[in-house]
Amino acid sequence: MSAAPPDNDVLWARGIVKSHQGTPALRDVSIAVREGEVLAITGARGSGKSTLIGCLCALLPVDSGEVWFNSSPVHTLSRAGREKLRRDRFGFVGSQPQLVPELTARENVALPLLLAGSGHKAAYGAADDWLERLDVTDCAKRRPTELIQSQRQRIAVARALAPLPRVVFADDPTAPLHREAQDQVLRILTSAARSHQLTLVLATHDPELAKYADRTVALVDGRTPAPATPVRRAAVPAGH
Ligand SMILES: Nc1ncnc2c1ncn2[C@@H]1O[C@H](COP(=O)(O)OP(=O)(O)OP(=O)(O)O)[C@@H](O)[C@H]1O
Repeated sequence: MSAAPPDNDVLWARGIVKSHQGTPALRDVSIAVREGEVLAITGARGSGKSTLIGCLCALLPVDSGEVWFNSSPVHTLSRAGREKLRRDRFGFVGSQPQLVPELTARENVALPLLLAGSGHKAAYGAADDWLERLDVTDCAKRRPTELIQSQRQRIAVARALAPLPRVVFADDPTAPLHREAQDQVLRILTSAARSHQLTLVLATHDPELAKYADRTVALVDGRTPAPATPVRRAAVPAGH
């Protein structure tokens, strides 16, 4: 029987193995993410960052190993259970902002709140607040095709943060942006996460961008060879 993870880790995974159609992506990954921290997962292209994020955010089922969120097992959830967890507790920003093209920026940001049952006024009020925090209020009434890439990515960040998820996953969120826009978006993303006590898991292939994180875990070829901080094991009661 496996022991439950420590209470102060919002996410905790042990011995994750995951392949894509027979290609190993994660070979034995253990990782702990503390409540409220900004954790960077770094590694070269193909090292397994997206796969690890996918396993932690309940998008991908693991082949073996354990993933826990808030002391509840994720690895035993059904597909529907994983979808519900993602919808209710997690926010996601990818490297390409996947906005709904028919909706304005404001409507895109309000959408997850409306889908989660918020009233119209509350959802649009939150959308306006987040557009302002991300400095894109002037984009509110425009559709994604009328915006430049860095504006679209800010809208995607606003949409991920507006429902105040417990954990925000950002998978190379600034990959298509030039350096100045990368710094701006990451500064805003990490400071918004910190000021709202959200946990942020940020994958980046650029070690330079890990400076925005509190802690870094490096992935090499699907493994975490030298974690910056050793994964703490759950205490085993005396006599077991
Ligand atoms: N859907 C898939 N089908 C087959 N192989 C995949 C798939 N997704 C990932 N892989 C393989 O799994 C390994 C890890 O890929 P992954 O995308 O997790 O790495 P990454 O570090 O996020 O890379 P990148 O920085 O390029 O996004 C790579 O060898 C990749 O080719």
